[in-house]
Amino acid sequence: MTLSLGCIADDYTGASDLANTLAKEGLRTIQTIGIPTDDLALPEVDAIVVSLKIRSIAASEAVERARASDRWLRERGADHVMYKICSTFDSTDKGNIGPVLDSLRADAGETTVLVTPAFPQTGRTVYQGNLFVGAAPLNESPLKDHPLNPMHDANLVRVLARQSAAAVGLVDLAIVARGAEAIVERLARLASDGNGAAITDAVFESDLEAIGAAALRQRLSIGASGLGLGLARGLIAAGTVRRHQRTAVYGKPVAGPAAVLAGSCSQATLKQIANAEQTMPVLRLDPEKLMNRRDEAQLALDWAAERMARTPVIIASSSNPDDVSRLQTRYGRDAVGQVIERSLAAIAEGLVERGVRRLIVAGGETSGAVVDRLAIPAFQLGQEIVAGVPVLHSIGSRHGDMVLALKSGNFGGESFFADALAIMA
Ligand SMILES: Nc1ncnc2c1ncn2[C@@H]1O[C@H](COP(=O)(O)OP(=O)(O)O)[C@@H](O)[C@H]1O
Ligand SMILES: O=C(O)[C@@H](O)C(=O)COP(=O)(O)O
Repeated sequence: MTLSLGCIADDYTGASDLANTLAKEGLRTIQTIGIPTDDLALPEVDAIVVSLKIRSIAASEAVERARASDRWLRERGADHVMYKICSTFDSTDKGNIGPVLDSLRADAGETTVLVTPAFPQTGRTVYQGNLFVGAAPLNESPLKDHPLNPMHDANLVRVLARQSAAAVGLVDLAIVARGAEAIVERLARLASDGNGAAITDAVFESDLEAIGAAALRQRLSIGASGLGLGLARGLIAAGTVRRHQRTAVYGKPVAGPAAVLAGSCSQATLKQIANAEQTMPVLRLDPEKLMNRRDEAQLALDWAAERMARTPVIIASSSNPDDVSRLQTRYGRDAVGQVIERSLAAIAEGLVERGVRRLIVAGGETSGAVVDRLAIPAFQLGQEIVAGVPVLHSIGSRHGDMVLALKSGNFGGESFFADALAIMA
C-alpha cells in the first residue's frame, strides 16, 4: 500500500471526523486506533488516519506517540502528513499542539508549518488569527467551560506562541483570498523572519482549497477537518489521487441492543441528553459516587440490563459547568477526568459483554477510553450522521462486527442520539 496522505489525530472523535471528510471528498480512507499491528488486514486506501489519545496527556508522551505515528505513515509512502487537532484548538499553555508541532516540524525538515483549525461546515472560522465558534469568539463560546482544556483566548497566534518553542506568524484572509501562490510566498516570508508556524485564516471552502494546495508543497500541516478537505481536493486536483465515489460501508445489519454513553459536558451534549430523555431511558450517573464507589458501574449495568432488550439506553456522567468545577475543586481536574473515563469504559465493556453491538459515545476523551477498553483496532467509514460524525464499522474487533458513532462533544443537533440510532439500525 502506498499512501497519498497520512494523518495523525490527537483524539478518536477528531479522527473519525477527519476520516469522514476525506472519504466524502473521494479519498479511500480508514481510521486506525494507534499504529496497527502488522497482522491487521487493511484494505487498499489513499489515506490512513491514525487515532491517538494525546490531547490531554503529558506533552513529552504526546510527542513520542505522534513521532512514531509519523514515521509509520511516512514508511508507507505518505509524503504529506497532517496532524489533526480540534476545530476549537483544544489545548493548554503546556500543549500539546505546540510541542507536537515543534517535533514533527523538525522531523519533516520544514521551516514554517501552516496551521488552521477552520471547519466552516460546523461554524469554525478563523479571521486575523482569531477563532470563532459560530458567531462567538472562542473565549466566549461554550469552550470556555471545557472540563480539561478551557479556552480563554481566541487569538491563536498568541495561544500557539505560548505552547511552541518557535515564533508564530499569521497568513491573513487577504492573502488566502489571493490563492495558493500568495500563501506559499507569505509562508516563505514568515520563514525568513524566523517563524516556525503560521496560523492561517479561513472562512469559506474556497479558502480551504487554496490552503490545501499550498500546504501540499510542504511535508506537514496542522489543522481540523477543513484542512483535510483542502488537502483532499488538492491531491485530486493535482492528479495524485483519483476521486473515488464515496463508498460508505453499510455492511450487514448488526443485531443486538444499542446504547449511548456520554462523558462530554459540552452544551451541545447536555441538550442532546435532555432531548433524548423524552423518548428513551436515561441514567444520569452521580459523578461524586463515581469518584468514591467501586460498584457504581455495576449498578449502571444492572439498570441497563433491565431495559435494553426493549429500547436503546443512555448512560451519562455529563454535568453542567458549575457542577464540573465543584467536583474538580474537590478531587483535581485530571483525577476526575480519568476516573470518570475509566468508569464509562468499564460500563462500555459490560454492555458489550451483555450483547450491545451498536454503541454511540459522546466525547473525545471518553471515546478514546471506551474504544481502547474494547480493543477495536480500526474502523471503516460508514454513512455520515451529521457534519463531523460518521457511522464507524469495526475492523478486526474481538467482539465480532460492531457499529459505533464517536461524537465530538460539540457536534450534532438536539435530536442527534435518535437520529444516529435510526441510521445505525
Ligand atoms: N460530571 C463530570 N464532572 C467532571 N468531569 C467530567 C464529568 N463527566 C465527564 N467528565 C470528564 O470530562 C471530560 C470530557 O471530555 P471529552 O470526553 O473529550 O468531551 P468533549 O468531546 O466534550 O471534549 C472527560 O475527561 C470526562 O471524563
Ligand atoms: O475538530 C473537531 O472539532 C472534532 O473533530 C474534534 O476534534 C472533537 O474533539 P472533542 O470535542 O473532544 O470530541
